[in-house]
This record gives sequence, structure tokens and C-alpha cells, in this order.
Amino acid sequence: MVRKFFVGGNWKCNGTAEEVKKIVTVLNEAEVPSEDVVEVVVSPPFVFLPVVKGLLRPDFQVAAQNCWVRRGGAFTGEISAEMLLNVGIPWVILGHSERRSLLNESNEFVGEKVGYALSLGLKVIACIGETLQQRESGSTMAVVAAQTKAIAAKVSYWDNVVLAYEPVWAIGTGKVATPVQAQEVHLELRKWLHDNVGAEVAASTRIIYGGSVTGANCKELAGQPDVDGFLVGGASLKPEFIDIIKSATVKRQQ
Ligand SMILES: O=C[C@H](O)COP(=O)(O)O
Repeated sequence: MVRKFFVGGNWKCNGTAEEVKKIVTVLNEAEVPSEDVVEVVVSPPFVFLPVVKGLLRPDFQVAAQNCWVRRGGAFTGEISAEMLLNVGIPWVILGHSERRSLLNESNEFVGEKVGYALSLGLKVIACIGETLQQRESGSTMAVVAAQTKAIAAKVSYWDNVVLAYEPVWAIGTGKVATPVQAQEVHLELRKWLHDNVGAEVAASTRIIYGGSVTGANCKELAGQPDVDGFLVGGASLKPEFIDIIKSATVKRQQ
């Protein structure tokens, strides 16, 4: 089963209208592998979604960084999945660890969000990952399995799901997981999908890595058999994001 390489760029809460246009210009001018080799999805803050969607090259896609857990209404400050679809945004990142920790989004709440977004036809980058304390206590797999279980309980159509393993201790720290560490968890996650969802879903679902990915470390990570791409934060705001996209060719050479 060949899984198309996936590179997401999570811009987080960064940028001005001018800076965003500069980033899009760099992306639009870049020479990158074709769409049949790599799927590229960039995720600006909500306020810049329409302008990025309007300016971005047609072979790249756009994602929101979150959406509400049910149909819109009296939920001040929230953005509904319906609104994203209404303005032509096909992807959404859900369950990012910064929202789990800063906004207390529980496993169950993330699972509900994933289920609702998928039910409307959105494609979802579903994030999981353990803290340093959980890793050091040896509970990495227990934690990410529980997170994945809560997501899987609400997924009926896995073709529109990309699972992003983002160890919290690697996010924004410069302490990237080693290729062995990433491969170990990705393989365990694929085994979990095999045992709890099914062999076909396990074989076809992209499991991507996030946490201090850079142009310097992406190739070795991309070379791991169960690393199907990346969700990139800081480096997605820089020209080196193009190098990370190009690491998709590492897979093709295997
Ligand atoms: O969504 C992206 C992850 O939080 C990784 O962020 P980072 O590349 O800045 O460590």
C-alpha cells in the first residue's frame, strides 16, 4: 500500500496580512514534487483563510486550525465546520496539543469534533501526542492509544483522516524526536489501527510526525517506513518549508 506523503504547515497564531502574502509568494514560486507524490496543506489563522485560499497555488490546499464541535449558533468566538465548507476550506486540524493543554480539550471532546467535521465532509488532521512526563514515566503508548481510541470511536470514514503524532516535548522546543523514536510510535499506532479498526485502514491511513521538524532533519525522518509526512509549525513560516515538502522524494527512492 503506497500512502501519499503529506506535509502540513501549521502557521499557528502568527502573521500579518503582509507577512502572509509573502509566505504565499514563496510557496507559489517553489519547485516541488507533483501532487501524486506529496499532498501539501497549509493552515493560516482563521482571519487569513480566504486570502490564502485565493492566492495559493492550485496544487496546495488550505486547512483551518480548529472548528466547533457541532452546528453553529450561540457559541461566541467559535467557527463552525459549516462555515469552513461555506468558504471552501476542505481541511481542519483538530486536537492540537496546544488546544488540549491551553483550552482543556479532552480526548472525548476532540473525538466529537473529529466526528462532526467528518460528517460534513471536512478532511481532518487529527493530532495526538504525549507530554515529557508521560514519556519519561513510560506511558507514551497508553496515552496516544487512548487519544486515538477517542478519535476512532467517532470516525466512520478514514479516507479523510490524517493522524498526526506530535510529542508535546518536541513541539517548539528544537528537541525533535529521533527517527527511531518517531518510527517506534508510528508503528505502534499502525498496529493499534490494525487491531482496533482493521488491516485496510491501518495500511492506508497516513500517520505524520510533528515536533521541531526542519529542513535539516526532515529527510532522515521521512525515510522511516511508518512516517508518512509531517505537520510543521515554526519551519512552515520559513523558506525551509519547501525543503520539507521535497523530502517526499525520499520515500519514492526507497
Ligand atoms: O502543528 C505543528 C506542531 O505543533 C509542531 O510545531 P513545531 O514544528 O514548531 O515544533
